[in-house]
Amino acid sequence: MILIQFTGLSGSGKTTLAENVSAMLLENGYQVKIVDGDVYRKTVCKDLGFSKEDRYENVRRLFNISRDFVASNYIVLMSVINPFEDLRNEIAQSEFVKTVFLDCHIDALINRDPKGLYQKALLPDHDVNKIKNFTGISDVYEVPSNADLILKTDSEPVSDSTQKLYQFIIDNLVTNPSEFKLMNPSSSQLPISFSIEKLQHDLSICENLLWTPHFNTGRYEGNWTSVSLRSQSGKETDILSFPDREYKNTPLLDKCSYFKEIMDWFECEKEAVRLLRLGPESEIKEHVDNDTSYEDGFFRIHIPIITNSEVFFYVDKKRVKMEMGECWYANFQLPHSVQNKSTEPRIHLTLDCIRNEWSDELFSKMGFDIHYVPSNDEFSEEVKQRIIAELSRNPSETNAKIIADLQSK
Ligand SMILES: Nc1ncnc2c1ncn2[C@@H]1O[C@H](COP(=O)(O)OS(=O)(=O)O)[C@@H](OP(=O)(O)O)[C@H]1O
Ligand SMILES: Nc1ncnc2c1ncn2[C@@H]1O[C@H](COP(=O)(O)OP(=O)(O)O)[C@@H](O)[C@H]1O
Repeated sequence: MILIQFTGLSGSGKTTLAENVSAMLLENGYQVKIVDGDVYRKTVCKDLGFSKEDRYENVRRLFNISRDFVASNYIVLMSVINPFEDLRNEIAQSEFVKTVFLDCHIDALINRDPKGLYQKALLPDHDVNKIKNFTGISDVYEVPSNADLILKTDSEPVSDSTQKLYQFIIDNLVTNPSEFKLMNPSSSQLPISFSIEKLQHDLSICENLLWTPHFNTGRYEGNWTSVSLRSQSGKETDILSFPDREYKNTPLLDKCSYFKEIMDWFECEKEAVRLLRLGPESEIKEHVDNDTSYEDGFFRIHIPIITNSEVFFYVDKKRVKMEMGECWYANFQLPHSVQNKSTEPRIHLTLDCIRNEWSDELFSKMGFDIHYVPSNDEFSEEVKQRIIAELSRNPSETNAKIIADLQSK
C-alpha cells in the first residue's frame, strides 16, 4: 500500500487532485482514504491553529491517522500544506510514504484564489478580516528539495496532473501486501545535537588508553575497537553488551564531564556506554543484533565524534548519514553494516538505553508509533479500536466487512 503526503500551498490543488485520483482508484477496485487538513482541522485537530508548533502537531496527528489506514491496506492521500522540510523528511522515513509536491507559483494562487483566502491574507494589517500567518504570504513554506513527484499545477490542466498522480500511485504500490512490513523507521535522528568540540575534547582524554578489539572477530575486517564508559564489571576494557544485566560507570567516565552530561540528558536507565572506533579501511559486516529495537524496550544511540563522508553506515540496506555531533537511533535488529573507506578512523559514542515514559514522549515526537507491535497482520487493540471508530463514521458495505473482519481477530 502507499501513503501520499502532499505538500503545497493553499489552492495548489491538493483537494482537487486527491478527490479526482480517489475516484479513479475506487473505480478500479482500490480502497482509498483522503485525510484532508482542511477537514480534520474541524474535528481531530480543532484545538490547533497555525503557529509553527500547531502545524507540526497537526501534520503529526494526521500522519498517525493515515498510518493506521495504511495498516488496513488503504491507499491514503494525506492532503495538507505540510510546510516544513524536516517534518516531511521525518514522515518520509517510513517506506510506504511518497512525497508529492504541488508546485504552483504564488502569482497563480493569488489569481486563482478559490476560497478568497489570499485576498484576506493580503489585506492591510489593521483590517479585522486579515488572515495572519498565511502560508506563502506571511508565513513560511519550505520548498521541498527531494519530492518523489512534482506536479506543476499552475501550468498543466487538472486532467494531466490527475493522470500523472494516478500512474505514480499505481507504479509505486506495494503489490504484494504480505511482503509489506509496516514498521517504525529503521533509523531516525533525535531532535538534539551535541558540541563537536566538547565531544572531541573528552575523546582526547580516552585516546591513549588501551582500546579492546571487538570480541566477535568474524564480524569485521580491519580494526574495530572499543573502550567503556559504563560496563558490567565497571572496567574500561570490558566492552561486552548483554541485555538485562547490571551496569556500572567506569572510572574513565569521571574524567569525561561532557560524556557524563550527554548520558544525563537521556532520562532513562542506561546499560553499556562505549566509544566504538572503526579503523581506517575497515568494515563491520552485515549482521543483526537481537532485541535491540525500540519495540523491544531498548534503544541504542549513536553520536559520531569523528567521521567523514567515506563512512558508509547501512541499516536495512539504506545508507544512514550520521554527521559529527548528531544523535541517531537505529533499529539494529535489522541487518546493518559499516564500511570506513577513508584513511581516518571513525569514532562514535554509543549509549544503550532502556525505554521508558520519557523516551516514549521523545520517540513519538520523532514520528514513532509507540503502540506499534511488530507483527505483519495484527494491530494493537488500541489501533484496532481507532480504525473501527473511524470506519463506523463512514458506513458502507465495504467498511462493514472490514469492521467485522477486525472484530473477529
Ligand atoms: N494562516 C493560514 N495558513 C494556511 N492555511 C490556512 C490559514 N488559515 C486558514 N487556513 C486554511 O487551513 C488549511 C491548511 O491547513 P493544513 O492542515 O493543511 O495546514 S498545515 O499543514 O498544518 O500547515 C488551508 O486549506 P487548503 O486551502 O486546502 O490548503 C486553508 O484553507
Ligand atoms: N493542474 C491542476 N491541479 C490541481 N488543481 C488545479 C490545476 N489547475 C488548476 N487547478 C485549480 O486550482 C484549484 C485548486 O484548489 P484546491 O484543490 O481546493 O487546492 P488546495 O486543496 O490545495 O487548497 C481548483 O480550483 C482547481 O480547479
